[in-house]
Amino acid sequence: MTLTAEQITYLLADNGLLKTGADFKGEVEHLAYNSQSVRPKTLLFIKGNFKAAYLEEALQKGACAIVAPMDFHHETTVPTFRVDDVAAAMSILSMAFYDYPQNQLALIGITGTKGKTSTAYMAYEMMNEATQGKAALSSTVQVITGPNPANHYRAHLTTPESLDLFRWMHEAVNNGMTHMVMEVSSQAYKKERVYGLHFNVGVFLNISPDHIGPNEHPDFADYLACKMMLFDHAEQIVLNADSDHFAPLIERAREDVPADGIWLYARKTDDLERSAEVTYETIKEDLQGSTFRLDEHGQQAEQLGLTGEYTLDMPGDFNQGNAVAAMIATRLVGTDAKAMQKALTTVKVPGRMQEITTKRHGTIYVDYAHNYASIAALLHFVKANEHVQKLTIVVGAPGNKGVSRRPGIGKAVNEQSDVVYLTSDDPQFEDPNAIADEIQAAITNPKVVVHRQMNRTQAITEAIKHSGPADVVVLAGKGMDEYQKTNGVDVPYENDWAIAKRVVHSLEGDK
Ligand SMILES: CC(=O)N[C@H]1[C@@H](OP(=O)(O)OP(=O)(O)OC[C@H]2O[C@@H](n3ccc(=O)[nH]c3=O)[C@H](O)[C@@H]2O)O[C@H](CO)[C@@H](O)[C@@H]1O[C@H](C)C(=O)N[C@@H](C)C(=O)N[C@H](CCC(=O)O)C(=O)O
Ligand SMILES: Nc1ncnc2c1ncn2[C@@H]1O[C@H](COP(=O)(O)OP(=O)(O)OP(=O)(O)O)[C@@H](O)[C@H]1O
Repeated sequence: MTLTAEQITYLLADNGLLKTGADFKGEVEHLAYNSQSVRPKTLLFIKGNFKAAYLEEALQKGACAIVAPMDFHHETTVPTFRVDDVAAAMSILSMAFYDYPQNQLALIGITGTKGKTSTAYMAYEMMNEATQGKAALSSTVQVITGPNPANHYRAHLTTPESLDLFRWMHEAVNNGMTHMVMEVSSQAYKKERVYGLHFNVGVFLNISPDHIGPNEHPDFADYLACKMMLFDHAEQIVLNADSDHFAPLIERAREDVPADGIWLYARKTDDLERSAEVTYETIKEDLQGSTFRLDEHGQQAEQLGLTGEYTLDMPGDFNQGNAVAAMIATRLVGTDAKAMQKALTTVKVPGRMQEITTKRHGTIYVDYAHNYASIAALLHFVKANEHVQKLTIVVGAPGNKGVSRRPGIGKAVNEQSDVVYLTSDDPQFEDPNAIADEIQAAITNPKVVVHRQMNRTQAITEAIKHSGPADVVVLAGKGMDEYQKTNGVDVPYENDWAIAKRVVHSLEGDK
């Protein structure tokens, strides 16, 4: 794969990105945004806090041309294309370099404050089932470009940098994949990681205040505006009519997408004013999963042909809404109800509502919930089960990140739990006890019993040990993480799931 000097100039100019061209004559055989991956004949993108030392390394390793912002003042010594927006340029040139792989894939993009990963895995499983293994996935947990384990990668971002995304898409196409689902974070739009990318279907799950702070969004308006950019870039939209801030969402969706491309879904209620093409209601539910009914309303919706009852082997009432969103989206790219039903009984999402049933210590959930909306939704689901006696949560909050989430975590605990073990998450450079103080400040309900145990393994052990057969223990915030970020180092950690399994085994034995 190559890009010639003429192609680079043309693509940058044609997309209105080029400020000053470069006296470059050859062609590039590699693209990179990190000096460490530069090889001879690499076109280097200079973005973010790019240091002079990185530039030196890149030039030594053979970078032959550069795309840099106007305000990058270091001496570059190789031809340099100057642009206003390097991230956008990287996206445009990467998709061309990898031969526009998105055009070979039926592509679904999923956004939302909560549920992106769960919904993406559901859609991935549904499409895989329907195509006999020809679906690809880009999620916070994993990127999967083919069925071979060698094509499974650990993800570092919810939405990869554009260069990595198009490389992975290209690999998926080469591996014979025909469908792909990806998570699209608000940062992906803010940082132009999906600039110029169009989705066959965009899914908007929900929005509530989150990701506001240094290096993320200055305020909620900016967060909302970035998330709504998905509407500009999707042929059809699946939108949750129960989402907070629905009014601006539907208004914007109608500006961007024709009426017959908008698919609203909602939980069934008696409210006749509310209208959605697809509604769903719980038929039965327990701590392991549920059966729900899906109904279609009106001619447009009936084309889907999805009316019926479905079994979902994943706990959490909120996962029914995620499942319905995945069903509509995958239907729009050709998946059938039978494949969907099969997927809903087999899907497992790493670190999301993973359940352990015990003999004498109740039900345990390992779950990635780490802000008010997700912890409140999870605790509400457990509390709604009349058979549950005591609800214990083991929770902390990361250091030097998402600091504004701490009072919300305390609020959710305060509203719905019986016992909390405040513990360490990823403390980074902060004192985990001081983080726990911030969470505890919001726990004012005297009925909530508060314990502190900063050793997370010990906190999990104690919480399970003190739970009975009708109790529930929620291990929140770390999912399947096998490290605790401490003072800038990933300190190895057994993971919540493995610890819980080991503790249950030591308390109850094998059977
Ligand atoms: C704020 C933000 O988006 N930061 C991202 C950005 O960091 P940065 O530009 O500051 O990178 P840096 O590490 O200072 O390096 C600057 C540049 O020098 C390069 N470099 C660096 C080191 C080196 O030796 N040589 C070299 O060339 C890097 O490749 C980079 O291009 O570029 C990095 C490289 O791709 C990203 O890892 C990093 O994401 C950080 C880790 C992050 O936490 N991002 C969050 C805010 C984020 O994007 N989150 C959303 C999830 C939101 C949700 O859950 O909804 C996501 O999509 O993941
Ligand atoms: N639709 C939903 N509404 C509210 N909470 C949800 C919903 N779906 C999942 N959750 C909760 O949020 C947790 C995280 O879910 P998931 O990882 O699927 O979301 P995400 O949007 O990818 O999250 P993040 O942006 O934090 O990576 C789940 O484990 C569950 O507790």
